[in-house]
Amino acid sequence: MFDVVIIGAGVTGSAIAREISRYKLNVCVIEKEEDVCNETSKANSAIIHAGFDAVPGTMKAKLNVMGNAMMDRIAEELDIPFKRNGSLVVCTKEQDPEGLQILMERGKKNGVPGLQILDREALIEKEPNLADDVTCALWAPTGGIVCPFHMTMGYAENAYENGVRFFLNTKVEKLEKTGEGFRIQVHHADTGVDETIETKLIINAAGVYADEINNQLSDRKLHITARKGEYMLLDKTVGDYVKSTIFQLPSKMGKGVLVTPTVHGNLLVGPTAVNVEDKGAVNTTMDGLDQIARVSSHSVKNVPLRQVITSFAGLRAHEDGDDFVIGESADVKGLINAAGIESPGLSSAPAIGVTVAELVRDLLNAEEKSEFNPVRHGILDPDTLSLEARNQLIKENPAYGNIICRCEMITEGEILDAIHRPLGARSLDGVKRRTRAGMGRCQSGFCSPKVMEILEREVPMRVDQIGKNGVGSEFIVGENKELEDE
Ligand SMILES: Cc1cc2nc3c(=O)[nH]c(=O)nc-3n(C[C@H](O)[C@H](O)[C@H](O)COP(=O)(O)OP(=O)(O)OC[C@H]3O[C@@H](n4cnc5c(N)ncnc54)[C@H](O)[C@@H]3O)c2cc1C
Ligand SMILES: O=P(O)(O)OC[C@H](O)CO
Ligand code: FES
Repeated sequence: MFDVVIIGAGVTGSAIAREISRYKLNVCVIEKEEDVCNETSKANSAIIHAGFDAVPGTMKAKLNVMGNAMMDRIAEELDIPFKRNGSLVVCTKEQDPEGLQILMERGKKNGVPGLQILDREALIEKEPNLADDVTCALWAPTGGIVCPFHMTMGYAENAYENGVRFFLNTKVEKLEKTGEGFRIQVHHADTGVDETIETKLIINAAGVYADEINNQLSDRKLHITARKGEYMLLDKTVGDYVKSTIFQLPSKMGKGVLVTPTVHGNLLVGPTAVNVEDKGAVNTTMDGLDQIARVSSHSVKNVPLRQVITSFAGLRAHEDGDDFVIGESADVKGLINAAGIESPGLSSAPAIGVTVAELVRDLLNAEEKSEFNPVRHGILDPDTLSLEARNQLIKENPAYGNIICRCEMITEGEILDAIHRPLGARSLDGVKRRTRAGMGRCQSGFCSPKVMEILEREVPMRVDQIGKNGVGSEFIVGENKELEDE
């Protein structure tokens, strides 16, 4: 029997797993996808919000500000890229600057440091590409940008290295309360096998599906609406078009369309906010992309949209109560929810991890492990080395001299590391999110066949089992005529 089963390996479940791995407990994570970070945690704005948006006194406000303050340490321990580039909420001629005052007051109540309202003169010095109609803005120096893939994988790998087991490709089908805890029926998509798992505690970190998990066990029903956000990602040639994250005044549907550099040097524009019925609907639409183009021009002029290299969409898990639902269920002992984790969920993940782990520690009377190691090493990027050190590396391991992805200059050595590290990549997306091979201007047109060859060689998988992201996404579906005739 497990002490704790965590459902969901997004950033929430992974951060919780890492923080619980500090304790002497038998813990596993169950994830229906073939990899960690395969749903909302992979498709968002990647902003570590300063914390002035959420209403004071809410879980969102408290955990956002706490998570933001923890980020420097987390980024160092998990070896993930993070930059405090600061954020601006801009106000235009047609808008009431009172909106900025309200945000600043909220921010002060939430404990956000360094907030300032800047006039146009000061703004243009910082950001020359702001729209001509922008009159003033709220500056938050603690706002930052992160890589959501690396953050989630950093947490998951560190949890794994500290003893947490991960069952990927494994879907929770049915939950039952037992005398001692819970019985969980799971289905393994890769082998087709069904299994029953027993546990004392369940942590529900199932993203947009967290209501369905909760509602199987609890009479205190949750209701989550999937709220889609579409984006355009622009080439690195225009990655410095703005330096800080440029927000517009928020509305009932959220923080609106932003323009921001990414931590890897691209420019990101979006998201929209539209409620959708289908919790799997991550397609982009002409309407959505048109809206991004139109609305972004209110804050930043002449956004270089000709440089778009891809578009994508993510789904916010919007709970009817409009706040995070975190804590033990009121009517089901041992069921701990981390539900309704929409924005600022990424920013709050470090704080959610610690909060839930402390709750688990108290419920199970768990002791700390002396051998817990908070440090995880990311994939070595040869670009960060001096020429001398890089040449030495290539001499010792020639795979670091073999460029596989020309757009992003990713070597075979990095891809091998991505495959062979804890919770290693088993798909093209897995390699892409760990190394950036496939994230460049050609969007994997040139490098994907080479990455498939490496996966086939290094992993016990046939080439027709290799997919974009798991079962059902395979590229090779049968033999061609020539092969049949041979
Ligand atoms: C458009 C958009 C922009 C955003 N921008 C930001 C931002 O800039 N900053 C910020 O702080 N936050 C942002 N967020 C919010 C942030 O992305 C989320 O709060 C966060 O990623 C949620 O993580 P999660 O782990 O709770 O959910 P997920 O990442 O969705 O993970 C849940 C996991 O549970 C798994 N699962 C579900 N059901 C089952 C089952 N039955 N069995 C097994 N596994 C299951 C899923 O496969 C999934 O992997 C944004 C969100 C969106 C949609
Ligand atoms: O639109 P929101 O409020 O869900 O926020 C999403 C991101 O955090 C900012 O784009
Ligand atoms: S060669 Fe890899 S993205 Fe273009």
